Amino acid sequence: MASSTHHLFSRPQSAASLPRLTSPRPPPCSRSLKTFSFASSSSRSSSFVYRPPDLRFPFNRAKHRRGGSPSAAPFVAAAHGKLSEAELVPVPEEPRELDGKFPSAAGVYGVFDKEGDLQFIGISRNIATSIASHSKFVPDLCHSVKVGLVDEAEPDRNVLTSAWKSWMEEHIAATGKVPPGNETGNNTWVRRPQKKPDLHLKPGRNVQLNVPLEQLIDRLVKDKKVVAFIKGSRSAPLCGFSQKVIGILESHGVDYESVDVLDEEHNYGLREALKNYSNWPTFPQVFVDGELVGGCDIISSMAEKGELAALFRK
Ligand SMILES: N[C@@H](CCC(=O)N[C@@H](CS)C(=O)NCC(=O)O)C(=O)O
Ligand code: FES
Repeated sequence: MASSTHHLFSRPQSAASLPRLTSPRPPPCSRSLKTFSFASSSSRSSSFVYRPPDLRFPFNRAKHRRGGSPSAAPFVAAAHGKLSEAELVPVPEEPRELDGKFPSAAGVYGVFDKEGDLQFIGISRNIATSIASHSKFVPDLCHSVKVGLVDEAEPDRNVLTSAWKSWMEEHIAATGKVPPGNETGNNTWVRRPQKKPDLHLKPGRNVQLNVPLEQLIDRLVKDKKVVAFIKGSRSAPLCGFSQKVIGILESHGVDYESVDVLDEEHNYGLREALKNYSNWPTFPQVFVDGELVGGCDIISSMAEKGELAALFRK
């Protein structure tokens, strides 16, 4: 099967002669989340599906890490396998249909356009987030994707780079070409969208405001459609629960505000004031249209059921 990829135009090259193989430009990515459940994916794959013995999607990654048996599903990725043998999975046009389609796990992926031409090979610690970002920023080129997981929960960067390199070598050996998105100077796939800054309730710790914090919170959650009170900033969450919620909001492409409850400089007193305001003892806390929707567990479960996307559309 592997030899079929070395077709008429194949031009095998040594790694040393390949352009850019030693300086990969990975796509925007975020750290992988601890758990993610996968909705079943309908595959219109036309390629050979490589079925390694122990990596199948959808599966609960935390369960997998603990050695539990993943559930059987049609989407199967090589670990990290060969590019030619990974399943080609269509990218849904609707962002909400991306939920659970791709794994929130680390690995290498290749993005194909409508014509089936490979446009970009990337690596990511959270493939689901990277694909969501590509499909948002370059929807025309992001038609289907092949995924190869690395068989480690928190892989070293070298492990990811070597997975990327092997897919690049395979593609170049088969076609004689570097995927356009990986060519030097092509910033189409690696553009990092500017993250919105976190909101501050107060201008600074030493600034005394006569307005009670509860009133500032009330104003904020009623003025803004979606507000996430988190530990840390949206670009660097300081807790896995907050990180997971941020990942979910990002993957839904919703415009949201974030407020760091640990920022004593600008949000002094918020951590306790918010618990009183919402009558909810933990963080993260996500408000939509002025109402507390929930924390990490509730937001994750709503995302999996597609309820979150419905709420954001209202
Ligand atoms: N089950 C919770 C998990 C969140 C959680 O347990 N948060 C803790 C640890 S980050 C918390 O905020 N504790 C109160 C505090 O730190 O003030 C959820 O669904 O959001
Ligand atoms: S800060 Fe420790 S679990 Fe959130």
